[in-house]
Amino acid sequence: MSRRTRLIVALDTASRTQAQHWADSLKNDVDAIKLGLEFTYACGLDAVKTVSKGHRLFLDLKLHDIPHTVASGLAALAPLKPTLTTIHASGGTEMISRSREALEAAFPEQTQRPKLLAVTVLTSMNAEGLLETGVNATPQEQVLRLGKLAVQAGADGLICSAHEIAPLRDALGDDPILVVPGIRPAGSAADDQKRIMTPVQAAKAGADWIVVGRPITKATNPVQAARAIMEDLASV
Ligand SMILES: O=c1ccn([C@@H]2O[C@H](COP(=O)(O)O)[C@@H](O)[C@H]2O)c(=O)[nH]1
Repeated sequence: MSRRTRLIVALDTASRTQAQHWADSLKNDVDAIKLGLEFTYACGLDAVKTVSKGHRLFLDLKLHDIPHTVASGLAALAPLKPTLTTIHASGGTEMISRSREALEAAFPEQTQRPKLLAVTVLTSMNAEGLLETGVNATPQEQVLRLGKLAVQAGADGLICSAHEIAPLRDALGDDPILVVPGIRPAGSAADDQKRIMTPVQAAKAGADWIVVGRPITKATNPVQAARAIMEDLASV
C-alpha cells in the first residue's frame, strides 16, 4: 500500500514564546506539531490550546496509570481536540480499552475523535536498557508483543521506531497508524535516541508519521531544516 509519510515537529521547550515562534514560523512547512511533557508541565493546558491553534496537534503526554485514572485523564484533555494522543502500551489491556471508551464517549462524532496511540518501547531504549528494567527480550520482540496487545485492546496506532515498522506491518497489517520518533537526518547527532533511522528510510519502511524534534528546533534555520525533511519525504 502506498502512503504519504507526514512530518510532526516536536516543540520541546519550557518557553511559551519559543513554542509560539516555532509554531508560527513552521506553519506551512510541517503536517502537525507535537506538544509534550516539557511544554505542558511548564506552560499549562491553556498554552497548549493557544500554541496549537491552526495546527494538527499531537498531544504526547504518554499517560500510564490505573485504567480509571488514565481514562479520566484523557476525557479531561478532550477540549484540546488533539489529532493524536498517547498512552503507554505497558499499562495493559484494561487501561487501553478504557482509554478508547473514554475518547469515544468524549467525541460522539467519531470522525473528530483523537486517534489513540500506544507507546511500545521508547526509541531511547535498546536491549540493554530493556534488560535493566526486567524485560529479557529484544526491542523488536517487545514492540511486537506490546503492539499486538495494544491494537487488540483498541489502540488506533502505535509509537515505535522505524526498525519495527516492517515486522509490525507483517503482524498487524496496514490499518494501525504507525508514528515514528527516533528520526535523524544523515549526519545529525543521535542525542539520547538509540533506535534511529533517517526520514527517507522511515518513509520507505512505511511510517505514517515521523516525529522530529531537535534536528529541526536546534538547527540554525528550523524552517529550512523542516523543508529539507518535507522534500525528502516527497521524494519517496
Ligand atoms: O519512543 C518515543 C516516544 C516519543 N518520543 C518523542 O519524540 C520526540 C523526539 O524528539 P527528538 O528531539 O527528535 O529526539 C520527543 O518529543 C520525544 O518525547 C520519542 O522520542 N520516542
